[in-house]
Amino acid sequence: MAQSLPFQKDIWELIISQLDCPSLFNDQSYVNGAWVASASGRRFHVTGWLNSQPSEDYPGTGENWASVPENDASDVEPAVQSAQDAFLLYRKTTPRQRSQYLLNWHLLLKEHKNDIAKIITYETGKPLAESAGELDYAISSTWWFAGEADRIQGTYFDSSMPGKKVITIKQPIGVVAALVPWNFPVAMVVRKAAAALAAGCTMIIKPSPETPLSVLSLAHLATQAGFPNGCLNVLTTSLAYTPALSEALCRHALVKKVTFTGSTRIGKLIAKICSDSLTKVTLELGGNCPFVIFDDADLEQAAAALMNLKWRNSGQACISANRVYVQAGVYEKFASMLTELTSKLVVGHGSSSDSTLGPVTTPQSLDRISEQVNDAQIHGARILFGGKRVENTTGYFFQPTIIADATSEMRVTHEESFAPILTFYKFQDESEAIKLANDTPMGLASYVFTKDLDRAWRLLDEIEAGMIGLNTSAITGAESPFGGMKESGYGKEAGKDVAVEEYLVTKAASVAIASRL
Ligand SMILES: O=CCCC(=O)O
Repeated sequence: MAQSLPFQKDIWELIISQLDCPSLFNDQSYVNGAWVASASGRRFHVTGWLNSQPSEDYPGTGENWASVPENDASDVEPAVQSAQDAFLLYRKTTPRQRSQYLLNWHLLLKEHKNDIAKIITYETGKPLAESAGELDYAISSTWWFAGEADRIQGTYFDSSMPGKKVITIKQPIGVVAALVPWNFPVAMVVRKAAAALAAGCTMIIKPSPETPLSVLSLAHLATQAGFPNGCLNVLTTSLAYTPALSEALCRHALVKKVTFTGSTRIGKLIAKICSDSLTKVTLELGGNCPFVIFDDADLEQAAAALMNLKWRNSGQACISANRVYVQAGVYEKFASMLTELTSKLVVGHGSSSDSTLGPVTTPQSLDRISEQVNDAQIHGARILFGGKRVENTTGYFFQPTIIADATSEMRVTHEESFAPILTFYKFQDESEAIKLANDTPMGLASYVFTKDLDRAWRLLDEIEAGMIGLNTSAITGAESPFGGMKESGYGKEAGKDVAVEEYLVTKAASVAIASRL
């Protein structure tokens, strides 16, 4: 018997009333094309993540406003079985058919962009314009992988041995488990799911406890797009049951691939669990990304790029700039340019059209940010802007914060802040910049601003990161392989061939050809 939890009915009704298509808002898990409760009937609150400033116009007061099933390990078997049954049929569809489903899904996501964006904003607090941008980002993946589905090809070539040919056959790997984060709940799911579905795989998504509702809306639209039942399933659960449910998915014998986006700490745990059965894994992990500005850079260009990158989703992006290294000659000037631009940001809840910087999504983040800022001050940093929680609010707002004169002793240097904190470091020359930028176990993204062509080429060689922005911070796109090196993980999402390859197995067949004589 499904449990019903008290929630803010007025908030729920208000949200539903704001959607053009209220049926997008569902509060059950999605298995085999049906809305289902957890076997235990337990549910958990989607709560406290509305991050609002109390206001008459705006509903979010951190109250419970929805609940969804709290699945546990016992809910894994039926979901995996349905994904496996679907896989046995779906793997036989033609590439053109899969491409068509993806295009249909693309069009539906586009049509419902505003509604899904609203749900994301209510879940995370990010400004509506950013949520809409996330939808644009997500549908660049459906578009791209619709094309990729059509172009999965094996090869044929002569063997090194006489009288032999070799062919390679590409096949979908099987059922995929996707463990996804709350910071870009829709874009991260669609990037993974579109690649897997293009390859002919089926998927079970475990959304983050903060953002189940936006993910559920995607599954609903996938079925409308024509994907057969069981191709895309969503098992929701709470923070408390996330480890057990995730482990059961990773250990299930029919789950042939796990794709995870999240912290390095959890990524390592997943890799360990999957190593028992040698299940294939893609890991998109933490960043701690450097942003390096040389004396010869176009400072206006660098400042605009840094503003876009750093304050996007209140700094809660794995590719955000964590450590900003500025060459001594332009250090003070660049820091003042950024301070001036940052002072124009409007902090507020995402549902207000004036807001340009939203809250952080979890209360734990607030504690971490305050500790990092205090620690930096204790070690001699200057706070050029912000530095504190926003007062008189029930939401999780932190002032956009600029820290100058940071050093390697400070926590902000070694911990990914995942928060609206911008930290400046001074460097003298190119070799020092390279050393500092690479002085981290992480290797996700790096950004370099210089107009010296030779230096640019040297840095592309020397910087240890899976993605590099040269005179730009806009480094992501469905056509560009996304993924890190070092402890930022392995495997690629997006990009030609490489992303779909994560969901394929390659079989090689050697063929002996008898001579006619
Ligand atoms: O937070 C990680 C993903 C961010 C992005 O794809 O731009």
